Amino acid sequence: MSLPLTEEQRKKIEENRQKALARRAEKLLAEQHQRASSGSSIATSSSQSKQGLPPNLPREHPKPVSHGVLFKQQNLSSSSTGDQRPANPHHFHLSTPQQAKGSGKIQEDVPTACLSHSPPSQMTATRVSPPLAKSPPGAPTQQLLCYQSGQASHETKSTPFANTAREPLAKAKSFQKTPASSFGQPHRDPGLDAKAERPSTSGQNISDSRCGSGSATARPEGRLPQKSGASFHKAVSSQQGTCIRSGDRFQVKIGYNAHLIAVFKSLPSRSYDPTTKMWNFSMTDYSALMKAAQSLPSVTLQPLEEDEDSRELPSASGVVQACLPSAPSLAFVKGRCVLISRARFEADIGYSEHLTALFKQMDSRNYDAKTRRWSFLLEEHNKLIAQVRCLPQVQLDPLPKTLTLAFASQLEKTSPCVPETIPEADLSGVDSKLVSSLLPFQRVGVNFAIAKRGRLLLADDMGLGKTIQAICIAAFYRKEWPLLVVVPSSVRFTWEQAFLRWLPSLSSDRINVVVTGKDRLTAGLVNIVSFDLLSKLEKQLKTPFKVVIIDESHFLKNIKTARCRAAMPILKVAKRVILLSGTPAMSRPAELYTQIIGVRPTFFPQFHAFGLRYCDAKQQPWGWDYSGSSNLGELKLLLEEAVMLRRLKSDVLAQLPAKQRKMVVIAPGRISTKARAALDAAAKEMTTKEKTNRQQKEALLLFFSRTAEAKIPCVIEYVLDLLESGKEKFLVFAHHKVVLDALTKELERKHVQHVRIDGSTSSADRDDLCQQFQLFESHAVAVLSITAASMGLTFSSADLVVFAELFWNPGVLLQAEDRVHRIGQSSSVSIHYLVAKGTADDYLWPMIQEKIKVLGEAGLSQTNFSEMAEATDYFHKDPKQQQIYDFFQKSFEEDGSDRELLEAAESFDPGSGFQDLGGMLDESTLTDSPLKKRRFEFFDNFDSFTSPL
Ligand SMILES: Nc1ncnc2c1ncn2[C@@H]1O[C@H](COP(=O)(O)OP(=O)(O)OP(=O)(O)O)[C@@H](O)[C@H]1O
Repeated sequence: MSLPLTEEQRKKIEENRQKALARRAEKLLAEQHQRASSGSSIATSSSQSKQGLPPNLPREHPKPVSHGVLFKQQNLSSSSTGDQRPANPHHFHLSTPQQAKGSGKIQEDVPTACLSHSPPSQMTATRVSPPLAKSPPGAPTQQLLCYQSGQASHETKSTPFANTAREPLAKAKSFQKTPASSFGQPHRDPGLDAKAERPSTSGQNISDSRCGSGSATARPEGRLPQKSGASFHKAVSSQQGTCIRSGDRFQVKIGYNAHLIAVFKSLPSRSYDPTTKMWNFSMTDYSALMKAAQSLPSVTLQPLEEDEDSRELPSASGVVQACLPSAPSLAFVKGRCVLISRARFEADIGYSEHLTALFKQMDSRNYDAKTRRWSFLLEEHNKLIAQVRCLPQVQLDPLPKTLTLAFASQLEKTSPCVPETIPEADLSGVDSKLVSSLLPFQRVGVNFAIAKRGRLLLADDMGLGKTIQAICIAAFYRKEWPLLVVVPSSVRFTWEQAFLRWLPSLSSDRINVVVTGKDRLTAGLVNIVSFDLLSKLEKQLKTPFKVVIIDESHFLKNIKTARCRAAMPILKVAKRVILLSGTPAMSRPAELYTQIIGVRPTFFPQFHAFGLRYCDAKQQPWGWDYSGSSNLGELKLLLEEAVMLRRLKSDVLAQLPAKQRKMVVIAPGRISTKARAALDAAAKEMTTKEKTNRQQKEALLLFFSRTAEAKIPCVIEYVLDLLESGKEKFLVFAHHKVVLDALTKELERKHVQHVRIDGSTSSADRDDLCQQFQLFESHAVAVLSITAASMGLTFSSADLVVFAELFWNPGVLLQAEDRVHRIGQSSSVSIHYLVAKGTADDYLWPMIQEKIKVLGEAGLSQTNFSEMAEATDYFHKDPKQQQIYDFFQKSFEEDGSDRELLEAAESFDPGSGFQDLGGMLDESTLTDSPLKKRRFEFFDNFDSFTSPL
């Protein structure tokens, strides 16, 4: 919204307007004198009269640049593929509108400098008005000229400044909210800059500028006193400003001036710093800005201080030198090629006349009028670079080698780019149970992996079945096994179950789950190990693994960690590398580096090169800062071409069930000896004969409660792993107070935003907490009691539900699931049931499945746990266990048992040995990431990675 002008501002503007008009009148008079005396016949008055200047306003004499304006006006409407930059300077003196039209063609004919290059000074010295001899960067000039012509038309209105002053103010204000990024500023090369500062180029232009700019020094004082007076007038009454160098950019220090702001906005490299309230630009825009400032009567800009040449210029007024384009290095343009699609790249570079001429010789050239950049087919890349190298004033960096390797087929191609078709892999050697279960998009994933020779980052969204795809890909290369599977420790056993489920041909004794640092890493055909144990055991490896799966590969994002140092050499020598992650980078592109080189070790051998291109690397006093992001579009193209396959839930929603259930077997190894002993004792109690019903029930309650406390460390570890994996919002249901307490305590300790609703939460608070959770934008966990929060609440902003505990009544579980799976939910919902072996879960899980099956058969439930969850044969059918199972069923089916169990659960006190349950966790194996500080801006930038569901 624009701010209204104050009375004082209006007055000042009007004052300035009057001054400007007076100056124009003086200038016109002076130039009429000059024309009369020199007999000049530049055909301009007709064009001016066409612009409709009112008779009471003096007509402005067309300076050479005005011819450029006319030329621009003729060309602005031309097609986007045509050049919209100033005409060849050869023609500036001749540019009547008609001639200017024709000059476009002449410019087309300019040979590339590579073929017959003449230095700019030679080409322009005789025929070109010197200030124009050095063509300003085209893109800025184009807008600048629009601005200038716009300015002319404003002046024809009765109150032109009232409009122009207000509008730019409003625009400037809105612009401040989204200042253009300074991304992609080419790194200055001192050697090349020095080359650009050779006197042959810069000296020539500067001295020429002085004679031809119409400044006081170029004119006989006696003949044109008015002109001189006008210049002086500008010096004393106009708004004074200064250019200040800032790194490889420069800032402009000046008060508010609507016209100048319009000029600023026309420059492509503009950036506004709201803190200093100053605009800054790249040096490529310097010349254009100085020229534009020169044409503004109300502004005087001092040039850059360190510009020795400018400082030395003699000047009558002391300020007119500001009108002279300086910065000799401007003659040199530097830029780079950037990939914009699988088939095309563009030149991110400032304007150079010779370069433009060269661009125009490329068959596949295309000019984007919006970005003001030229683009070409990749197949012309090498040719273009070779020819640009012959232009002495231009440095256009080619695409990095990694890109040319990744897109080699496009670079060599002569036919138009067609999307790559992925061949159908022959999966006849893989268990048919697995192959026939693959969903269509999963089959595509397997084909993609095999087309990439078994090296990829499978970055499908959460719950899309990366496990089944990874097992299938690995099974395709079964002849190359033993297989190494590196996973977060909380899911080691889930992976074991998945192998058993999907590969019936693999007997369970061939699977080696590494549980302690004393185990062997190579004992099985399939070896499953946690990241942390890998770093302890990796030295055991005598023969490298040829096939490796890394689950949650973003755990390797930090090259300095022990887990990453252990894994990277293994990946380097492996023949097949299957990385899995739903969130390969959570904050910044730098996190992708290790995963990229994990898949493609030859890509970006030095991180610095990657950092410069994609992490907006900046040198700080303390070293390089790689925390930024740049060129994300290109990075995405590179990843998709050679490294990564990513599908979002929204892409494949039609193929997904509304709910995806997963049984997560949590690590029994993490149940402490004390908890294990308590569990065993409770289980034994239940099977002891000669017990009354009541005693048996008490034993069952104790067993159930001991299960809860035993699971706590594993549950917490799982939740923390989810958070580290970037799962932003989810629900954790538990039943026992001790579990809810331990969870909330740990979340508080880790500064994770969360809400808790249990039996003690008032109904008013429940709604508030629910609302809060719905509105949380980032990380948030809802810790909920299975019985107290399974009804009447909506948590549809999450799409993941974790059951830390099981509950004997599947109806309650389904209701709890539906807190997320309800109206407002547009995604497929993932449900994870955490199940611990050797606990009451051994009985509860099959019991729940059986009950659901019965309900399903009776048409009362559409849910079938067995279809979607691993390890349905989980139940151990030994006679003792059968006895406990029967007992469970009997107890839970009796009237009132729910209430009794609920009360028992609520009041269960695990005893002094379990007071600090969070402390039961082994800190060294838990994640230690600063969850509170974690941000997700990378994905915010990386559109397609985060398309809303
Ligand atoms: N084709 C399939 N047939 C049957 N069940 C499937 C299929 N694909 C996936 N599932 C089931 O969907 C659930 C989620 O799969 P999985 O755990 O592999 O997802 P994911 O992509 O690894 O998710 P996350 O990123 O959360 O780990 C599992 O229970 C899995 O067994």
